[in-house]
Amino acid sequence: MDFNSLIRGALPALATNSSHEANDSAGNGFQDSILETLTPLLGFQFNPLLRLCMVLYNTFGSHIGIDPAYILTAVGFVWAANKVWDHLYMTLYSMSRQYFMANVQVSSTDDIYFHMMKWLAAQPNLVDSRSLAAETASTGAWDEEDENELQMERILVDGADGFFNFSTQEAKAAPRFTPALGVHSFWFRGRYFSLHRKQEALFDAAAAGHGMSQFKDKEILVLSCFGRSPEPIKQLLQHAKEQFYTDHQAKTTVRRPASQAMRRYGGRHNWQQVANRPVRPMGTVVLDDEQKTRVLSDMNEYLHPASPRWYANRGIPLRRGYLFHGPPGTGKTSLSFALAGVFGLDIYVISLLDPSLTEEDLLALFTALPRRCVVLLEDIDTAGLQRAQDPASSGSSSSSEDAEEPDTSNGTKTTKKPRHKSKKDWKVSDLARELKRQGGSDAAEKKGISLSGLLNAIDGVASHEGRVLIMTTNKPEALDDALIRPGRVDLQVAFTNATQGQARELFVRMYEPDSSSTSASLLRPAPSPLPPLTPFSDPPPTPVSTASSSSSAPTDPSISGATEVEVEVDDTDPFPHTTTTTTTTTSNNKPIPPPLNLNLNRKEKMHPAELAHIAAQFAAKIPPGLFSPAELQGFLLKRKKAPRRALGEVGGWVAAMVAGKMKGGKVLGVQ
Ligand SMILES: Nc1ncnc2c1ncn2[C@@H]1O[C@H](COP(=O)(O)OP(=O)(O)OP(=O)(O)O)[C@@H](O)[C@H]1O
Repeated sequence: MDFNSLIRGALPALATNSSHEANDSAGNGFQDSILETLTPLLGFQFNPLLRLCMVLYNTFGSHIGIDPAYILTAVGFVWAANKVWDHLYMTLYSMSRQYFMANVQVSSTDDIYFHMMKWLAAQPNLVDSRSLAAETASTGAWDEEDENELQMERILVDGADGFFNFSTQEAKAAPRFTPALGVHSFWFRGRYFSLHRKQEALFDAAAAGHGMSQFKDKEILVLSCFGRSPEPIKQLLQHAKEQFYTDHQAKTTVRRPASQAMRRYGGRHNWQQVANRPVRPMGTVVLDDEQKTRVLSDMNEYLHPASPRWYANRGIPLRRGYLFHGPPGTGKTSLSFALAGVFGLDIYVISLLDPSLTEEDLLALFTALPRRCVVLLEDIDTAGLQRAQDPASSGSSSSSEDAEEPDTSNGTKTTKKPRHKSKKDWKVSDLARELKRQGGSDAAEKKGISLSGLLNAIDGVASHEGRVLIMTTNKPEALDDALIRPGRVDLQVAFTNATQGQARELFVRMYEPDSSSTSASLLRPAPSPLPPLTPFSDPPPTPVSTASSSSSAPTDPSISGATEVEVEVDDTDPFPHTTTTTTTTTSNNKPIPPPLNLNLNRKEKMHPAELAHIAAQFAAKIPPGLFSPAELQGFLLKRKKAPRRALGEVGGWVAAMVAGKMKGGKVLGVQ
């Protein structure tokens, strides 16, 4: 269809007919001429439709007394004026932005983008704008929740207090709204800002090799303000960043190596945040005071702002390594987190067992660390780090395998002389063994990290300086000497199973008043137990009292004068060792399950002095050095609000656990 001929044909007809069309009672001449013009263009099948339009056109025109052509012309004019205004506005906007405004671009590949988006999402005037993008807001385990609302969701069981039910939580979580793609404006500190959010497709050549899409979307925020100085925008970005990290000092951010696909982009893409948890107060880690003070002051000295110069002047690499060793569940990881909390550092956790991790990756990960941070290599003994093997020696080991093949023909185990088999002598079992051996060595190669690879990453010439490295292990004797030589490990901290003093301290910590019930105190950073910093001074002469480890004191100074503790009182039996369940049966002998114990016990206040007394009694029943703090914590957690019950049941628990440990069984007979 030729649009020009349509215009040329239809408009003259409209013009000639419109003047007398209102008087044309039949209107046939006008309609016919329109139809004659349009039918060849549109086709005969549209004739009935055209006739209908003509009738409506005439009826509408005669009804309002205005020629509809004028209305159409007016609508067209408004539309064109709008288009011209849009164009003019964009031209003026881009000209004013270019000549009269300062601009700052923020790319979505940078952290500032996330700071800015979080700030924008909290601006009421922007969130009330008409053009928004909705996003699912993710919540972490430590984000605040409305406790009252959760209480409403409790399911009643047998008409009594019930279980929490979170099935509707996801549905109730409000989405997050941010300004949509396009141009927006807002005011900040009395100044007008313009925000242009736009999207660009980036060609990613490296992605092609990994079978991924070659294009990826990248967003750009262009922030503008009037004036030739970008200073107000810098202040805005700084403000957004500060807002983003408002509660950061009360949180410890945990990062792990990003996925292999992300690591390709290098730099900060090597690491991904996996958690942002409240700081672990140092007082919650039950450890010998002297050890705690030693590691705290050592790390404090190392992290002193004057340290880099001091180390550089003496040609010493700016690195500090710690080895935390001891049985499982004795607080090695806990202390690492508490230390990160005290110094406000992020934790970077690397698992050397990650099969996707190569030595080059490890090097890149260490290179991408921030200036100050804690790197945690957990259970380093299980990583199977080996010195690179001499191929000759590995070959000899396989021949020695042959050599040690027992000769059982005469019933005695003698060692045969080494014998080289020709290929003809090979049996199926030999082949299987050989394949297994090759498979095993392949697997070892794939696992990727050798001891030299790790040493190179942690203190090779290209490795990062400034970090604190903490390695934890259950078996220090299994570690290679090279890994723990001074310079790589500067301080060793031994962890042991709980002493009676530590058992008492754990007990008190479990039942002391919950100061963290208010979120403010939960988020308060742990006070550093160190005295004011003196650079490169000797360690403080007197150990700082972070927690008392003495078991003889009948009362705990940390809780004297504290508010009373709310504890549960089991009315039926003050010290029940086992839970007796009476089984009721129905008429058809089907057992009716016993009613659930949903913490319906009566609550009462306990004086701190009494709690301290019970704690001392509890500790006296714990054999020193037999149970890890984690085991004791597990026992107490099951009697979370019932210290008297814990005291009553601990004797039976200790006896059952000792018997279990002697048998070496893994299944607990008592909990
Ligand atoms: N010394 C301690 N003080 C306070 N809590 C402790 C202590 N030791 C262990 N716990 C508790 O036991 C649990 C396990 O502790 P953690 O992970 O720190 O032990 P670990 O020594 O690192 O264990 P593993 O060697 O198995 O990694 C944690 O919940 C922690 O709170």
